Amino acid sequence: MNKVAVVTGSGAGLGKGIALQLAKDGFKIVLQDINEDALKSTEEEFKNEGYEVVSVVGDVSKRDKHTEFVKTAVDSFGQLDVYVNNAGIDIVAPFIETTEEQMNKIFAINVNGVMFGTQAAAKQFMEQGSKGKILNACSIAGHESYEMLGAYSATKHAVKSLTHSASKEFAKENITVNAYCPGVAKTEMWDRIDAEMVKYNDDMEPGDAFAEFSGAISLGRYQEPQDVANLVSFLASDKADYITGQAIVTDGGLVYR
Ligand SMILES: NC(=O)C1=CN([C@@H]2O[C@H](COP(=O)(O)OP(=O)(O)OC[C@H]3O[C@@H](n4cnc5c(N)ncnc54)[C@H](O)[C@@H]3O)[C@@H](O)[C@H]2O)C=CC1
Ligand SMILES: CC(=O)C(C)=O
Repeated sequence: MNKVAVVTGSGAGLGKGIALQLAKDGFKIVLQDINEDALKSTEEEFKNEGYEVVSVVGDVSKRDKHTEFVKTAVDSFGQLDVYVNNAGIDIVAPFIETTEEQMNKIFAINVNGVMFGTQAAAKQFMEQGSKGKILNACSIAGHESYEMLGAYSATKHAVKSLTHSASKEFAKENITVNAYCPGVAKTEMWDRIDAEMVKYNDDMEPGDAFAEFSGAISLGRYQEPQDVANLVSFLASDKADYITGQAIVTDGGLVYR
């Protein structure tokens, strides 16, 4: 296979797991992250495993950066086939205390980042005259809205909406746009969410918030990056050619939609 995928926020966490699975599937990979140290160390790991990979540092909230990420793919590997808008951040705060700065930051990264990544990828697919796949990180919080995660949940609902609109506009170009919606995965994001939730609740010990959320999962275990990567691998493959505009939940049975 001679296909190329960009995965944003792939220095660590779910993005790293997704990039690794796509590399195993045969994709040439552009790793992307704002954290240069994590990015470089992940790039090294991938190269040591023999995967064809390059990396590019940058902030997904900046529109021009996505043009650069796409250009990196084309300059390094000749084309773009899949663009995964994975990077995202969390903010844990009571609704009444959530600040203007927090709102602007989380929307800039989680929503604007997806908008700009989708624009840059779609432009490239149209220039190539090829089909293309755009995959966006949504969440169970894009289907259900959580206490203490009001801003975050709103961003993920927005990602679902952008996925719907983009899929309708780009269908005639044979570009599909879908979202993957993870549940409760033990990445650094959940370490932060747990620590913050515990801070706001005197009755909670570290680990309690994660235990409460993951304890409600029907399949009886929290999510591994590989669980998410398996869904993204399918959505990135030709087998998903007839699927577009969907926000598919992978959560072990937690939010039933
Ligand atoms: N961990 C979970 O349980 C869930 C995660 N998600 C979503 O999946 C995606 C990945 O989540 P995790 O891997 O858990 O998060 P994480 O915080 O563990 O890793 C996120 C990665 O994105 C990078 N990043 C952050 N801001 C960036 C920016 N402005 N530009 C470029 N890179 C940036 C970070 O440096 C980090 O390497 C996010 O969009 C998140 O909202 C959705 C549902 C559940
Ligand atoms: C982190 C996340 O997406 C949650 C709590 O659903």
